[in-house]
Amino acid sequence: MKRFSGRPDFQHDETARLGILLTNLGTPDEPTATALRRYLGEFLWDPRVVEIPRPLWWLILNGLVLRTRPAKSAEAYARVWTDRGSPLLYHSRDIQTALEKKLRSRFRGPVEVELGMRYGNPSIEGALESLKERGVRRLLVLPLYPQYASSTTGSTFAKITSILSQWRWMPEFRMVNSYHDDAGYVQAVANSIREHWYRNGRGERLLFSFHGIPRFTFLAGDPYHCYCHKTARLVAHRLGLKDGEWFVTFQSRFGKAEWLKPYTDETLEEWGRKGVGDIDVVCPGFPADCLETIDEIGFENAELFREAGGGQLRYVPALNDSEDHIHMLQELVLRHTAGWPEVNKRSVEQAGQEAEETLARARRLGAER
Ligand SMILES: C=CC1=C(C)c2cc3[nH]c(cc4nc(cc5[nH]c(cc1n2)c(C)c5CCC(=O)O)C(CCC(=O)O)=C4C)c(C)c3C=C
Ligand SMILES: [Fe+2]
Ligand SMILES: [Fe+2]
Repeated sequence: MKRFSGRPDFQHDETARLGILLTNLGTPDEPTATALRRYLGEFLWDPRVVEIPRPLWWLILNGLVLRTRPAKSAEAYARVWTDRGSPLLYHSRDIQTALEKKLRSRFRGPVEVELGMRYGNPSIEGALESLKERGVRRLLVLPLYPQYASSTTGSTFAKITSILSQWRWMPEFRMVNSYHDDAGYVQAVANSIREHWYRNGRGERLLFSFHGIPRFTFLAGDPYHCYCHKTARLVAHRLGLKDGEWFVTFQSRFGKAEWLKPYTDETLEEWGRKGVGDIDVVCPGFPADCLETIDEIGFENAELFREAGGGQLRYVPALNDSEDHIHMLQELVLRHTAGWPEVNKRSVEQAGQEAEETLARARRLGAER
């Protein structure tokens, strides 16, 4: 723990604020091999991400992986890089900005929303420090992972608690564990698919593609596989889909071990060979578009499918900073901060205005259908 350095480690309660820490995986600072070596070095050294005993993994990681992968990955990142930098980062920032605006108009007490990345920048340490400086005494951590996995949500919890455990005055602290079956989230994903169909026409099949995890971690009790299936089932049900109209696969394998099956790429090749026409692909495990959706699904797998004989692969964009997404996140925050004094001190006028907004939303959605 830090010793006294001339500046006390606390704020008075009269100025106490509610803080929301949004977290995401993280992304390199630049699409270069050097930046990727740094990013992948931190990411892949996390014992919750690669569960190979340390001395052996150190040799493989430094002797092999970090010599070859950074350059290859940098090429992929360069394909998706924009003026605003990495898509994962700027979409996460947009979500942060929109959610803060929404929560500030909803709560009467002050609320601060920060963004921290599990690996790379902006760091979780920096985000927590910044919230502390602004007087946050009650903290809700909301990882942008709808489906809990040990390698993502679990690792975020480990990081945050290890930092907070060094603080003299820890904030009151809660963390969202998983929202894979949250009604608002399911509805937001279903709406985004409907909107996509409305704009682009409807494909022969709808594929739900989730990021994979090693199969042995599922066998050891990680709920991720079941949570992905539950999300897909609830969304398909909401869309009124029948068996044979929707499928679940897992993408983004890493390393030599077996991962969750069926694999997205193998499935698409098989569908292509069988002459399946146009299809829609949605990735509800990614609330923000990133390398794995834009490049892996939108470019690589679309090409794979076409070259195998399939039709067009049409990717349904992530929820990003869409109104439905921000609304759903706000409701999630409200539920998980229930009972905290900064929350829900709404005036009658505010409540009335919100009711009108909800009605307008419902009308708009109704009109779109
Ligand atoms: C959606 C949840 C995610 C899970 C579960 C997950 C597990 C997991 N990932 C790796 C290895 C890599 N993932 C990479 C990129 C990446 N992964 C996720 C999300 C999950 N990963 C996202 C959002 C991204 C994109 C980041 C971006 O900057 O856009 C990469 C880096 C890219 C590359 O070099 O291919 C690696 C490596 C493992 C080993 C793992 C579970 C054990
Ligand atoms: Fe990943
Ligand atoms: Fe990938």
